[in-house]
Amino acid sequence: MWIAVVIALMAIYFIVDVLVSRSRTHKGPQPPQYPGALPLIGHGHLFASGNSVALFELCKDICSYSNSCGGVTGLKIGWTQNYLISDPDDCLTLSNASLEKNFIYEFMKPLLGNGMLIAPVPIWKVHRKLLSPAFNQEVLDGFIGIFNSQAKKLVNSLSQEVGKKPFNFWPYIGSLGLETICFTAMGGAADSVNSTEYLNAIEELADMLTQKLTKFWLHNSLIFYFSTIRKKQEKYIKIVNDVTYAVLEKKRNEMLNGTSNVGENSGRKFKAFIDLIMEYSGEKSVLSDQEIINETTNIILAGQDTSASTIVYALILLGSHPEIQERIFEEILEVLGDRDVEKQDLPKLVFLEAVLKETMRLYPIAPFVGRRLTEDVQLKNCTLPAGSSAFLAIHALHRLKMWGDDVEHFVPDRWLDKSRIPEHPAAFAAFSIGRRMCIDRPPPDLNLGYLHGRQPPDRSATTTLNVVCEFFLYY
Ligand code: HEM
Repeated sequence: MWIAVVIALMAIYFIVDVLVSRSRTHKGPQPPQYPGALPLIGHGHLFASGNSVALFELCKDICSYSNSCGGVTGLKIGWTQNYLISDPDDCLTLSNASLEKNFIYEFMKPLLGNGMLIAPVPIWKVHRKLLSPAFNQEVLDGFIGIFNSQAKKLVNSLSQEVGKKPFNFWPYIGSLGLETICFTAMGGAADSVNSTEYLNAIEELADMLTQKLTKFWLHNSLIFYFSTIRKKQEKYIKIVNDVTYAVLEKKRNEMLNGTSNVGENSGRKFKAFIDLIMEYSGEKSVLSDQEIINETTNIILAGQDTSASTIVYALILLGSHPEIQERIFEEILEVLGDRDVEKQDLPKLVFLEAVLKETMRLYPIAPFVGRRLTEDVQLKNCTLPAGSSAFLAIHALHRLKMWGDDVEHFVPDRWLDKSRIPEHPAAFAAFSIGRRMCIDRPPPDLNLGYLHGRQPPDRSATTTLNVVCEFFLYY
């Protein structure tokens, strides 16, 4: 009986597959499919290990295959057609032609709602416009003071751990990231946050996301609904949401009581954010309460996890390259001596910045970003059809031959020598590329512009990289 059902399903699959492929032929040439697809489940079985290391190895192999056959390859997960793009020109084309995020991001919806990171384009456009001004000027006003005191706290805690094995510094750096983001965003609301509980919840949620990604049967909402993962997920989402509520409530009360110190000691980085909170407190109503809560979770998560993970990767690289660590130490001593860091110090910490860029090149926190195609997209050698989904392989862009023979090695000095940096605007994409790149966007020089003749930007207006640089000064 079961055998008959399976045979019938396979027959249906083949018929549908042929029909779907035929319907696509008029859309132009298709890229080669990655080998190993099975009837019905496509490449789903390759991803099913549930193990993030195995998943990453597989993704690297798909990138190599894509590179070997023109920069685009097809992947089937069940019925859905996906593409991996590793060609830099095609990545640029697709990143601007398709702004919708793909099905993978749907998995984060219970946590992030319609926050900017995953929102459908019509909502994203409004929110991005509303929040963008908050990510421009005066980012560092007041920030450095907060950072200095947070970092001292961290150094004190860390010094008690020295010598312990294994030494796990993630909780410390994670909580520094969390507290600093809450302080800068919310002017001091961090003390209402239990960072250990929050970071643990984030780690658990990330793990569950990997499980869901790799076990293709969990992509089905009905199956997922009855899975144990969903119940666990709800528990941890509640913990994260409680942090957001606590932060927002504290800020709202301060604003209503006129005791808010935003603007004086926490800078105006999140000025637009504060406007949102005013709305939350009922004064205006452009966004609903739920939308504000979602955006707050998005910003805390996007700001904390990215910066903290980048620092952890950098620390691991430095531990493996003591000579580079020594040079950073020398540079910090030369620029700062034994005083606290100030805003005007940052442009002088040239080597430190090169180390961070090189860390993000080798280990971008988002090695792949996904898009859903709402219309056909014409690439150099093929046309990807509307309705399919594509992944931009940032990991592969950062390891293109154009980076030189030492592409696989940790060589911060490459960033100090213009002739060693590729000119292609998609060669470095740690903050993604195109119109949906990180809102806390890096300075234009990270797009490699000034290295090739354009003027360097005003560094006081830069954001993410400075934040990361500052975190880093204390290690
Ligand atoms: C080392 C630091 C950071 C890195 C490497 C980074 C990287 C990225 C990347 C790759 C994306 C695109 C994600 C995707 O398409 O799937 C992104 C989006 C985003 N990032 Fe960052 N990010 C960093 C820091 C921050 C910070 C500090 C904030 C806020 C305080 C932030 C807020 C956002 C937001 C809101 C988006 C969504 C933008 C949109 O869809 O329009 N990021 N980031």
